[in-house]
Amino acid sequence: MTDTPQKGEVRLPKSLRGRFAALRNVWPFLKLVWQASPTLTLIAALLRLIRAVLPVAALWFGKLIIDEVVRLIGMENGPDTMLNWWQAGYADALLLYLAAEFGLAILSDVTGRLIGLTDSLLSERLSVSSSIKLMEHAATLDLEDFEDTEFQDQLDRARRQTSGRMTLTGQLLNQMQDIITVLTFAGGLVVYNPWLIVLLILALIPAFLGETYFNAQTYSLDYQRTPARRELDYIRQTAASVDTAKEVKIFGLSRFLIDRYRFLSESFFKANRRIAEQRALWGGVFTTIGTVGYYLAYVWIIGRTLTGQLTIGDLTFLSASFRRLRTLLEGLLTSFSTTAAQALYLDDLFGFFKVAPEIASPENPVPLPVPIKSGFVFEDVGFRYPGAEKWAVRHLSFELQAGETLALVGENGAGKTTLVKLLARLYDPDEGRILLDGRDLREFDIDELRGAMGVIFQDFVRFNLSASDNIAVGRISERDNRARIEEAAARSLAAQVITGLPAGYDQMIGKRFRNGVELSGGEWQKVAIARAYMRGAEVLILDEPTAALDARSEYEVFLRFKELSEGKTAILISHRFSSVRMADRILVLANGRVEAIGTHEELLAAGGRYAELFELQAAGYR
Ligand SMILES: Nc1ncnc2c1ncn2[C@@H]1O[C@H](COP(=O)(O)OP(=O)(O)OP(=O)(O)O)[C@@H](O)[C@H]1O
Repeated sequence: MTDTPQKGEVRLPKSLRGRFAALRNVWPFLKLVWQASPTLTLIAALLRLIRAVLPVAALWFGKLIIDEVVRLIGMENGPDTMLNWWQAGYADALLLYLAAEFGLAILSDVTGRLIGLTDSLLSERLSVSSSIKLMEHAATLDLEDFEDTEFQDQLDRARRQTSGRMTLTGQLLNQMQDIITVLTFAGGLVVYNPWLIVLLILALIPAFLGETYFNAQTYSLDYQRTPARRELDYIRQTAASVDTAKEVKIFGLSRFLIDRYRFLSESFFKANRRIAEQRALWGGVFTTIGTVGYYLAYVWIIGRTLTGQLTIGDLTFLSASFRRLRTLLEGLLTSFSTTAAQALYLDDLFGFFKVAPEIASPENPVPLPVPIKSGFVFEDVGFRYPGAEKWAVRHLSFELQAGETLALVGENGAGKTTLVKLLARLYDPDEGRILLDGRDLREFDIDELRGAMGVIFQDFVRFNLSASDNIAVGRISERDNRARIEEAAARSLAAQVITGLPAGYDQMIGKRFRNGVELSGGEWQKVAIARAYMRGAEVLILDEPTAALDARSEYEVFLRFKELSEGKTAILISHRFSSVRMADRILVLANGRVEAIGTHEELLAAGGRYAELFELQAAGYR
């Protein structure tokens, strides 16, 4: 193959071009299986070891039986009834062989069943353990990773591995079993004539290479199509889900979505069909070559039997061995290339595990100051979202004093949420630094730092959980502390909402599950704000989760927030100036920079953007 892709040719990403290089994943995968359940893995391996030698043993006894029968038939003046045969002791050997073959048949059935059982248990264990590993690893990664589309593709592929590739365990173990069986059969053949094996292998190699090639092609296609497949999933979800049904109906979007789905899946189909057709064609050619090899060997065996060099038992043993070997080798080679293909897919899973977070705790973190003494200082902080040209915030310098409530105002896109994310170390600044009591945020333990903060974002998560759990997520370790949950609910005004629900605090909210009750936008916000109180953190941040509250509720929520944040450091973001003016100081952001900072009165007196926006809103109410 040349290095320039031909028209229509699908190329693997560079790192995956070595078709068999992916087999390096087999070992880590087996380790994963072992970790999922050592006992089951051992049992599965042992059972296969036993089962591996059964076929050749059974065939051998078959040969002995036939030779014995032929010998007995050829006896002159032999007994004429079965009973006489038996009594004369002539049938002893025959009976022994029969009993042995019968025993092997039973053993084969039993081990077969047991293997099925252990495999299904093992793959279940593996599916659970790798899903858990995936979630655990995802939890360590940065927000930035999740917002990166390439990462989303990789996560998507990795997620598929945890459920889709688990047949690989059984496949690998089966291959080991088949290899042992092949070796035993081959041993038998070699005894008669080593050339038989060479003939067999030569006939099979083309099929093997063909399979491997097409598997690599299929994977490559799949790989390149991950973004499109995610889009397909997204369209399917958008076209038929509770979250979108409202707008899809009002705007009459279903036809548009369906057409887009059809268009995308059509190109999938065409590409898959091309590979499937080629595979079928070449597969047919290669199988024929295998059949030719088999019949050449068969002719040789028959010839040797006719000339008396082989017995009838040998003939049956050899021809059956040859047939079985061919099927086995064929299966083995195909499954070997399927394994190579599956191992390619595993690259995604292991690749995902290799993604390391950038935002991590230092080796020797400094202890977090409790309580905070001086507060936070932003020193010339600049941050740009990955891939973005524009700085979201830049040359940002200000102080958030311990114990003060600071309001952030600014037009859409001014950088308010970004500032909050930087403070919670969801991102690290690209320029400058953020200090807490004089130490860079990067010097603290990340979990400790986040543990001291309670942030409610404007796009807070509406968990499809009970009302009480929806509040408890603020401090999940206190989930069973009903008094704390109720107190938080009372403070955020969520209590009135929850007591009105059919099952009160135990009411499932959200429409995803049975008996779920949907809340209004403002009601959801009251529940979400309760999380901040539930958290009881030293630094409280409300990033505009009050937009859907009616004016009276927002006023009341902020009044309580002000009371509650007495002695705590707090940030609140709102577009409503009636709430904003309650803060000790107000920071006006514009284009990612600090435009002004001061009290409500100071800013009004200064007559800048704040005064202008304030006037605009006030005029609207007059
Ligand atoms: N995840 C993201 N990836 C890339 N760019 C982003 C991301 N989030 C925000 N931005 C960009 O960063 C800038 C600041 O956004 P930010 O969300 O901080 O504004 P905001 O002041 O909170 O706005 P709003 O009042 O609308 O909530 C905007 O230009 C926005 O387009």
